[in-house]
Amino acid sequence: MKRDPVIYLVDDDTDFREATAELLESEGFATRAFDGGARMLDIIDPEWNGLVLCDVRMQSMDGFGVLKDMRARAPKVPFVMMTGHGDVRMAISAIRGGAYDFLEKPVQPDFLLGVVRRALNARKLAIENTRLRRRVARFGDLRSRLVGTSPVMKDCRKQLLDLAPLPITVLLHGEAGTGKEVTARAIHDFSEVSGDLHTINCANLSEAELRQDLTAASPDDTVYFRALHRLGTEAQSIVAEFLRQSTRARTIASLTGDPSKCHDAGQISDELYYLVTVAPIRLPPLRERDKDMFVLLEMFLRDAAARFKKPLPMVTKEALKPFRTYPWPGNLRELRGVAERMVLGLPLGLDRNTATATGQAESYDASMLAHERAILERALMESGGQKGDAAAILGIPRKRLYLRMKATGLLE
Ligand SMILES: Nc1ncnc2c1ncn2[C@@H]1O[C@H](COP(=O)(O)OP(=O)(O)OP(=O)(O)O)[C@@H](O)[C@H]1O
Repeated sequence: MKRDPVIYLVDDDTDFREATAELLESEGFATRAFDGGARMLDIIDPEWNGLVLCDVRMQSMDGFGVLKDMRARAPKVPFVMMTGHGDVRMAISAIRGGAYDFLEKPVQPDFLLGVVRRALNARKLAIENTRLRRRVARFGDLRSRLVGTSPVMKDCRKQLLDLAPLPITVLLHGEAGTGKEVTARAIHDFSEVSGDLHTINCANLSEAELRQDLTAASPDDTVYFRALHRLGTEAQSIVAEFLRQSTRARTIASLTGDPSKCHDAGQISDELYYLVTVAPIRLPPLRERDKDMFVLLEMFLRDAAARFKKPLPMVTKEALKPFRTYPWPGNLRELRGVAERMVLGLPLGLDRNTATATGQAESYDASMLAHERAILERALMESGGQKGDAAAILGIPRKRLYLRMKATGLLE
């Protein structure tokens, strides 16, 4: 099998070129020879792990010209100059021009091989270093996007980094509000595909709408099927067909809940189930994330305070007690909402949600009040806590807003 070259040898002296290439090949260095610099410069790749050995005096572009061009195209690739007419001044200007080394012809084979080995090793180390630095930088970035130091979150980030470079379909599953969407975006960004994240919201999407959405995605996009289980049977077979024929670098799907339960309950067809469960990542519910909850709370509080231009509220240990026992059915999304209410000075509503979260039936009146309260809260959030503006959003007099806030428990 032909190996990829690790040395480009540029010299217009045929005898020297052939003899040197033979020596390098016999020592195991795959070599590609060029009789001038232009063709080599055309194909040089800045990420290449090899080196260039180049003569100074050549008919066409001389070695210094090639070196200058190389610095612009592939500045990190080691460049070793050779000449039969060497002098100290020439050697100094080669090194100043960015050459790795300067050799005088005739070069002793052992000396040449020593320089080649050192330059290739230096190149290998530099590439490994860059990769490592990139990885560390990305990992830091990932930690600020998928916040949390609990073992489950660390595991999530690790799975994400392992899967991101692979050309497969990743399935994100977990309860509502656990971060499937932010994770999909992170996978897309870390997989370095050139297109955008094209989200197809599958909830109640008709077949025609689905086809339209699929056609709208460009071939370089990552297609993200959000809430795949909410597609009808026919539409699911369209997605299955799409996945079977796809040559995309990356596809992502999400399901709310457990994939095998969705499958058993008939929410997802056999065919689609087996296509999308190759590389699953489970987003853990908030209650499994230990102390992450408080780190996230602080982050959401700071974010809400900045958005609503309000001071950061004082949070006592006592106030946080119910946070530990509350089941958080809406997970991080719900925690974000609670943080917003804390900033706006509204009641947190943790007791109110416990009943529904634990599955106990609510009375008609209680449900209606909860519904009304949610509407009032949304308007208050939109208005940044300004009651006059909230009343205007709802199209009711300010007085009525106060009365309804009292009736629904939003005001003492
Ligand atoms: N690990 C995390 N770190 C910081 N913020 C997060 C994290 N996970 C989720 N969030 C935030 O929580 C909220 C809900 O996340 P997201 O919309 O990604 O959830 P989801 O699982 O896709 O929801 P759904 O089930 O409705 O599709 C968003 O505001 C998101 O920015």
